[in-house]
Amino acid sequence: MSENQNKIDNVLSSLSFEVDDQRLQSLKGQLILIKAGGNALTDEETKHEIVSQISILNQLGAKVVVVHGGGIEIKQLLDDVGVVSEFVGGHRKTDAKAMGYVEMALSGMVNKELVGILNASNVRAVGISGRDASMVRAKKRFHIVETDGSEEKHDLGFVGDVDEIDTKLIKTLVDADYIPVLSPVSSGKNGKSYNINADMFAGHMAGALKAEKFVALTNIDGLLENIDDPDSIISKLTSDQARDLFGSVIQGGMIPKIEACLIAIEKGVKSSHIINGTKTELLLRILLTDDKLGTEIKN
Ligand SMILES: Nc1ncnc2c1ncn2[C@@H]1O[C@H](COP(=O)(O)OP(=O)(O)O)[C@@H](O)[C@H]1O
Ligand SMILES: CC(=O)N[C@@H](CCC(=O)OP(=O)(O)O)C(=O)O
Repeated sequence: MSENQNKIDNVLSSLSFEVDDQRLQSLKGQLILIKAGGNALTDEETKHEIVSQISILNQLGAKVVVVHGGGIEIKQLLDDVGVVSEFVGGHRKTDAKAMGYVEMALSGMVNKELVGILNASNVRAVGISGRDASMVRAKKRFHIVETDGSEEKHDLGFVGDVDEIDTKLIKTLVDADYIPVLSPVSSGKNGKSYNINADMFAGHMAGALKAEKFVALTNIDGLLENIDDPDSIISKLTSDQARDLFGSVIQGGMIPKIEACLIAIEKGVKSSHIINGTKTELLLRILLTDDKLGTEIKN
């Protein structure tokens, strides 16, 4: 038996669940885009658990790209320096001063900490943001309010949407077995930084890379039919079924998350998943078993 096969067998025997062999075989070479949100990234234990699963995926031959958020860390930093920020339509209104701190928190603190932990766990992670190599071009996002057939445009400062993606740098890194760890801060045509919601950035990136799967890790078990009932999880739905739930079931932080899942699928990703990143081995289980865990959006 080869040394590599030995290593894989050791990894598999360390897992607490039975791996589906077919899924294991097809994982090799598959590109999986994982988005880790503020909530799933703040607890130290959870952070290390997620990193350990990413390291296992890497050893099993998957090509992993990580996009991180950091809403909680941004809030902490803004509070520390006394800058007030508000959310409008799910996006943080970001003036020039706040943008400096957003970039510091995302592309500095969160990105480098995650890269540090990953590199301490046997993988080779490279931390970059949408700004590097003009990877993601941002365009200014406005908050649009429709009233009686007319549209009002609200200025959100340096909040951006993904305009264009150049995947060359990511593909180069992935092909050389590096794990790219991406902060969603991106440059506009004017060269300035824009604050892009991490879910939306991740959904677009998964689509541009034609990832096999887009997995958003959060701190809730998935999309709930009734937010007050943890057992009301919607385990599987199509894009059309998901679209029908905006404005009723889908609220708050779930809005950009589901939008991101839909964008990814529209651009060719086979399935999008929302799972609870705080639960042990869940990321591996959705990739290596047929268990119905979290919410899967697939057409
Ligand atoms: N139908 C729903 N099912 C589950 N969560 C929902 C739903 N509607 C709104 N939410 C909210 O969305 C949150 C997840 O989004 P968010 O806090 O932005 O996640 P993250 O910071 O991990 O990216 C949940 O914690 C919950 O409060
Ligand atoms: C425009 C906008 O709202 N950007 C987000 C970027 C970080 C993010 O999305 O982090 P989570 O994934 O942890 O929520 C923000 O400023 O909070």
